[in-house]
Amino acid sequence: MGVFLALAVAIGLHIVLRAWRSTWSQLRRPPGPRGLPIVGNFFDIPSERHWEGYHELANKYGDIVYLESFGQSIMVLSTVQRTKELLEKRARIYSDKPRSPMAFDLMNYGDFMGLMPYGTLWKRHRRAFTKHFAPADLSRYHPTTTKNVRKYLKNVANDPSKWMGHTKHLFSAIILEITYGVETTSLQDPLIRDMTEVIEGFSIGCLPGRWMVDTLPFLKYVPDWLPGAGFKKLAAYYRAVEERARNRPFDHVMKAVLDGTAPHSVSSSLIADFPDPGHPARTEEELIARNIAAVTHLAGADTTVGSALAFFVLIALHPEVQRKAQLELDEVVGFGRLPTYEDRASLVYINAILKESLRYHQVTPLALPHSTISDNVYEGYFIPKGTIVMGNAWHILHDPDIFKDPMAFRPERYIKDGKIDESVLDWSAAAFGFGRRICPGRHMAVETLYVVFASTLALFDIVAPKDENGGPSIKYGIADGGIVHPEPFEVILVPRSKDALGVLDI
Ligand code: HEM
Repeated sequence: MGVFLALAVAIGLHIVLRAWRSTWSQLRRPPGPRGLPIVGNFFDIPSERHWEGYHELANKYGDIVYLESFGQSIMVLSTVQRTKELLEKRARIYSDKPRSPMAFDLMNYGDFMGLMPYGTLWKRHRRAFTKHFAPADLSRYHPTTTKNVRKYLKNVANDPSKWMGHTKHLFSAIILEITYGVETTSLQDPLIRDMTEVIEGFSIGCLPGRWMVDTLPFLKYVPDWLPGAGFKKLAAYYRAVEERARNRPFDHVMKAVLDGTAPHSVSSSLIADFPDPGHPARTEEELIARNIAAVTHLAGADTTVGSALAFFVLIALHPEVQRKAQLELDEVVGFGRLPTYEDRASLVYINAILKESLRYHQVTPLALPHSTISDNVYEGYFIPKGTIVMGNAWHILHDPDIFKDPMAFRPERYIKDGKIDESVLDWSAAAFGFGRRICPGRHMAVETLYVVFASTLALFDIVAPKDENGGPSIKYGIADGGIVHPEPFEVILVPRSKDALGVLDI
């Protein structure tokens, strides 16, 4: 009884204090829906298909929308001008990350760079990551990617009905080989299974507003046996999976480095740079290295899979786009070899497809939330410290004032006079996040997607199954989730000709 009373008093005090804090400043807040007493805009925050809800809020209130839920302020920026002015030009204030008690304290996901507080430790992670994935150095990974893409094409050719499983495996296979030097053969590999669960935990644990403990942080101290404390059990489960996913492959490489049997990889090269055991910096360097390797797999596999799946369904639904792409491939690459990284500059239409796919389907439609490190005033609006700030990527890349008929899949919008029209807004404006926290793996992601799209189209027709009227029996839809994939669909991969598959030596 005493526990419940203490809990009720603590909840009451917490709500009153937050509400008081949020009203102390009389400066106006940006526009947004009027809130209710105490709960504020709790019921206005989209809890499902959040990109649709924030798109509607932007249409109704404009390109800067402000909400407050139990005293937690949230701001949504829906034009490039706003994201540039705040997330880029005021990056010193707008590059922190929300401290979600669920994700940080209970699940231990705070060691993943994308959720890490802005500061010295994050900067050291970012520097270490960039050393391995800077655009100028990516060619060192081309042989690994090319080898895995060839294997993938062979697998699809031998067993086209499993094309989706092969596609999902491909991106993890590339990342795991680059990061740990480990070769995998299927989605059932324990390293992939662990990371799939970590990603599932990410979707469950890291969505702003989903958990009461994020609004009332003291709830993290409630005893596990208390009714309603199931979130603690859930968090403990994902904490254990996260630790395994981070340490198991890295420990394997550490051992192989000591044995002298480790193939070259990002991890082996991070380990080679470690100070000697006993050095005061050793523990931290090791933590950074483990985190860098794990975040590469966490952030790099499922995101690219989502983008690739969107490409398959969109291409199947647009055979005229597919025909044009294949004509270009036949003309530029010819027959008897696969498209290479070097061909990319000449494959204008393929590049336009890549841009249009990344515009059309957002795997992170609101990027990842940032947070303000201090109070600040913008155009007369007061933005409190700790405000969660989201760039509305889906809205920006579907703005009809910028993209005529935004729901049409039309790669031609990116082409002028036979060349890519660099003046048209593309993925770089929003699809990979913003400012100092922008995705540092984006160049790697885009060039990997290029090589997969070009190689698949060179060898296969991607065909939509037909309904009874002869039209496609599938449609493009967006499934709900943290990392957003298209809704389930099926396509048929048909080899363009027996000769075309000759390049795979099968
Ligand atoms: C289509 C593929 C991808 C998409 C759409 C994507 C999107 C994003 C987004 C939206 C963020 C958060 C940015 C922000 O906070 O403003 C992010 C962060 C990050 N991404 Fe990606 N990403 C992709 C692929 C990759 C790949 C392949 C890697 C690794 C090679 C990677 C590594 C990272 C890392 C390390 C961060 C954390 C950055 C930080 O907080 O400083 N991502 N990504």
